[in-house]
Amino acid sequence: MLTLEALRITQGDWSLRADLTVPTGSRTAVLGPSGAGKSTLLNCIAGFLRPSAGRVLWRGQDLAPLAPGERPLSILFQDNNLFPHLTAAQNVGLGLRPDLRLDADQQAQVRDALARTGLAGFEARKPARLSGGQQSRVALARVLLRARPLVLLDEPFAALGPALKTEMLDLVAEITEATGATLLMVSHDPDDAKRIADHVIVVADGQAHAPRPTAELFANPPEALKAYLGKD
Ligand SMILES: Nc1ncnc2c1ncn2[C@@H]1O[C@H](COP(=O)(O)OP(=O)(O)OP(=O)(O)O)[C@@H](O)[C@H]1O
Repeated sequence: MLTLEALRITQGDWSLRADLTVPTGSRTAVLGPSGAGKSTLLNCIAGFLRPSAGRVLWRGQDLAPLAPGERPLSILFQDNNLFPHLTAAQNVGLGLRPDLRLDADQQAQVRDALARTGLAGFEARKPARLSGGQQSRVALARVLLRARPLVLLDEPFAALGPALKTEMLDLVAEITEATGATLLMVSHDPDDAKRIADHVIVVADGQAHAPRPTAELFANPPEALKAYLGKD
């Protein structure tokens, strides 16, 4: 369970509050208008940004003392998830050992993760020789291999076409289900939430609201979401 306890994030005269709990194993979408603070919230959970007040707790443990790499999570951004000078296998292998000194067993795990994301045979390719969808798969293979209990996605598929994006979302659902991970996924697209999220956090008006079941939220959207969806 991820708990944001009386959290406050401040950047200049802008600030965001959050006081909520994300259930373990849930797939939660983070929706809200541009500039509302969705990315900032994820960056704070990941440890790239310190809160000005409150705490981020994972299973009751305060994450504040842990550097980003020590936190029990993986994060994917829209860009720059892969190192261009490394092969697909090396990019995935980084999830196990940053110095890439993998033993035979670990190399087999890398191959297995690539195979599970449909990339068997692509181990030696560098990102420039992979399509956008294949690059996303490499990044997801690394998430799969790291098997961290919390996965944070900040619109990693925004640049992909609709069919490919749907395929990636389904792969994310499959991977989080296989590893039992809790997912927090920032998106601009309500359909992404409807496709794979069981809960939605609405970020608007300086606040990240407590997660609500997806179907219930869209059946009866709060004012902030109505404005965002462009409905009456
Ligand atoms: N260094 C900074 N100083 C002051 N304000 C900042 C700084 N960095 C970001 N902000 C503000 O923080 C707010 C939240 O930005 P953030 O990128 O988290 O929003 P978002 O909801 O992810 O937006 P988008 O959907 O457009 O990506 C914005 O209003 C932005 O102007």
